[in-house]
Amino acid sequence: MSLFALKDCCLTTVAAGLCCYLFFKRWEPTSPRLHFVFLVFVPCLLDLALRDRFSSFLRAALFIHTIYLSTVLGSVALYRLSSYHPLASYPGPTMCKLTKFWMAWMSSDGKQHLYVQSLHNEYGDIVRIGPNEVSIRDVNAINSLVGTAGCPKGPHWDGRMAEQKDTRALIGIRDNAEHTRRRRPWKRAFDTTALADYGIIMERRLRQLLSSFERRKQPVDMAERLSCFTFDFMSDMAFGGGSEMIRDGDVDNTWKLFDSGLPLALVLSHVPWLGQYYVMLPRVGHALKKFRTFCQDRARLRQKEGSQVKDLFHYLIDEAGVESTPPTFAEVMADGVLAIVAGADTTATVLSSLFWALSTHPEAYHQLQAEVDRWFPAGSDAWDVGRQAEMPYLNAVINEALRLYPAVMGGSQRGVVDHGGRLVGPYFLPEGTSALIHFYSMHRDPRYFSPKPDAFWPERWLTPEQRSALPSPSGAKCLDKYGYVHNTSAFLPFSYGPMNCVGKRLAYHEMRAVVTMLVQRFDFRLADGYSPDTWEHDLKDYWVATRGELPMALSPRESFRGV
Ligand code: HEM
Repeated sequence: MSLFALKDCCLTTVAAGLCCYLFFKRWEPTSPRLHFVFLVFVPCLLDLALRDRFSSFLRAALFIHTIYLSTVLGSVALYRLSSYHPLASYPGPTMCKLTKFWMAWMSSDGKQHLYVQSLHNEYGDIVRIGPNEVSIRDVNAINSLVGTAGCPKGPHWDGRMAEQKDTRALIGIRDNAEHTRRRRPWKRAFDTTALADYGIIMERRLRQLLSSFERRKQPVDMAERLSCFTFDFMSDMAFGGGSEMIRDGDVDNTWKLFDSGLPLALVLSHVPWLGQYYVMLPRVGHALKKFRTFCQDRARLRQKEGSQVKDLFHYLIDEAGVESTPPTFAEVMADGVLAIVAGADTTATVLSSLFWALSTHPEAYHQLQAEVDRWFPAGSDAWDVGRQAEMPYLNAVINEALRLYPAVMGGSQRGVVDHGGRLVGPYFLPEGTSALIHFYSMHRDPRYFSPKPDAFWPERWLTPEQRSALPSPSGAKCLDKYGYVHNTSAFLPFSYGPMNCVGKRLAYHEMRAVVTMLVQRFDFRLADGYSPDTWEHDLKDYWVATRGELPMALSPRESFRGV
């Protein structure tokens, strides 16, 4: 081929590649069909059109495909790294600026929370963690990003929920108006009256959990037991029962199946367009489908048989008929599954971390035990959610566990949709940017919580009066002597604003009840041979945190022996 012909071919292919790049930049198509057209069909057409300039078809294909795809990828890379990119002024690692596959790769070991925290420590309060995404560690940005007039949910849900094509669960709804409509029954389901009704369901499951501990002579895996409890409780709430994990254990491997899908869900949330390909794979989401079928059967049964108590299902399906547009069965199903996924796993993780922290901080454990004994003396019934809400040390322990080990460590992504962009605190974010407040980094930032931001120290949540009233206020004394920082605006384990965790109040009720009743009745410690560092090592951030085993030895306290 002459030099002229080669140049000619090159220019034509580069021009076609540039057109493809501009199309992708402007429209950002996620459809596999369009991907096929622009990344496979067009270069093949070029092969055919220009093949007579090459000695063989194979040479033509190799040459044209290489130039075409290099042009597309090179243009993308150059633009993302250039000073013309709208996020060019925000710092971050080059690989993060280039592609979201980098974050997917860096997060695959479950240590995303530590990686993003290290980026904040290196680059500051705003870091570019993707070509069009930033992570923020600054209280001033919270309100404008996730507050009342904040941004809608971000595109990571498109990947995470790719298989929910027609009806999405509440948490992944990106349209603000639709989100508000779908959240209405949830809000009613967690108001004060409704919460009071759930006491019967919770108490039954909690007593069942306690008696399962009484029967065991060997160390128990506390994380597994708590998961079974939260799962059974949320199944009762969402579908009127159907799960007996406290009694039988996780015989169907539901947790393991679920947790095994989380790393892939994380990749899909980093690269949402991959979701379109993922759903085309055979046997994809098998575990989830199995779980959905279980929920569907339960929901039908619950609907047919009704219930003596007003559970979550009662509100989700609008049994009282208060909604002008009643929810569809598909919506109720999607939200029922969400209730179990969002409500069980999260609470179990925080509770397990809390018991681990108490076991490794004997002083805090003794303070809590002393408080529980004061409020509920030996032999008395500690089932009193009203009084538990007033116990200062109990609430301090729960908040401290939520601060250090939030079940959603990475924050909840939002998408900037305002034409012309928006000011998020002191940062200008252009339209099309995704942003999150990184909870884990904020919760451990010494500007918001100090001294010892990384230490489990419940005393920081008490007022000076409450601290001095502690039976042994040793560690707490230095807080009041040397001063401390405790900025609760930077405490966001349940997120913030109109799309925050709608189950927050239920979660607190549940955590208070479990901790009080367990501490009242049992002495517990880490099982022999279990290294305390294992817990943090096994804690993984796959958007919702997953946990390892927590072997603990429990023995009934003196006053409860034989009760
Ligand atoms: C310690 C326990 C829990 C933690 C740390 C937690 C945390 C969170 C977080 C961070 C979000 C994301 C909010 C956002 O996008 O801004 C969320 C959403 C949600 N949580 Fe929880 N959660 C917990 C327990 C529960 C419980 C018990 C339920 C009861 C069913 C629940 C139901 C939900 C629902 C339905 C959403 C979606 C809210 C929406 O998009 O409007 N969560 N949760």
